[in-house]
Amino acid sequence: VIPGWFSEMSPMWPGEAHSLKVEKVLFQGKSDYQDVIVFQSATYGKVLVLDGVIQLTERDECAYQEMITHLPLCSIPNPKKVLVIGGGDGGVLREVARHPTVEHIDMCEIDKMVVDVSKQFFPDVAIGYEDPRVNLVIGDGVAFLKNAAEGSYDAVIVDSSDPIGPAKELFEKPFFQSVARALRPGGVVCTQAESLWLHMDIIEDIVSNCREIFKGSVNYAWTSVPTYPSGVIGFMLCSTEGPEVDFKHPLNPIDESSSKSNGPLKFYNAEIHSAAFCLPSFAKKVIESK
Ligand SMILES: NCCCCCc1nc2ccccc2[nH]1
Repeated sequence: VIPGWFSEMSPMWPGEAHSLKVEKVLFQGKSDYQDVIVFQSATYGKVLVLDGVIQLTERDECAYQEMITHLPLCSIPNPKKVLVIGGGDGGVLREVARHPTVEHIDMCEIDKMVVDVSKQFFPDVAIGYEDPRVNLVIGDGVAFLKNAAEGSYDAVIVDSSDPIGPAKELFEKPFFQSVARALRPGGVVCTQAESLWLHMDIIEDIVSNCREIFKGSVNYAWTSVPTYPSGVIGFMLCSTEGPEVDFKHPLNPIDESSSKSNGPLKFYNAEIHSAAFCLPSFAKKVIESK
């Protein structure tokens, strides 16, 4: 990455590239799993890049972290035990920590370099690691879930990168089956589920697998994140058989007063929670017919 412009090219979005003006490269490394870069951008704060793909920027990470966390946790009455797969930057932990009913948070991140780099360059994101309820395991989420006891968690959040690279298996059927097994009846899972502008084929497969595996409700939600190609990213919200979960109408929407320890909510609110499940017709056709 040379000072000038960083252009994000990936087979995940052929024929297009989102570019950010680079002020200074702050870190370049290669972990056991991927290339890691941190740069200071001109207008989006610091930026974390894994294998050439933007994972977060200081300016808009709130949208993704708040939505991927509060969509599931505000949909069930009393989240106590939460598992985070991926999310090494710590942003999801920061958001989970806002829920007073949560007693324990397990986190399984495969790449220690992502944790260390986030603590060094993104302290307002990595603040999530300071919560005493957090138990961090550096390892493969697939193996972690295989060893998890049945019905261990109220909620699982899969904050993965994309199905190209270390996160590939987190998009496959066996992994979803292991998540369903680890959830209690009526438990919920929320996964990073790509862009409906770019990845309807991937989403179609994910929805089919989820409908087979999760016998509660299965919904797709989406939100705006300006530094993700196509400007949007989505989430699969699924619940296991058991107490009914209505994802579209938050039971206990987290609000401003929830907990200021990790700073104010910048994006999530009850209205945007419900709105996130409203889909354009071309996506409804695919997602609601599966
Ligand atoms: N925690 C990582 C979130 C996802 C980062 C990688 C990424 N960037 C994307 C842009 C559009 C659609 C899916 C995407 N996936």
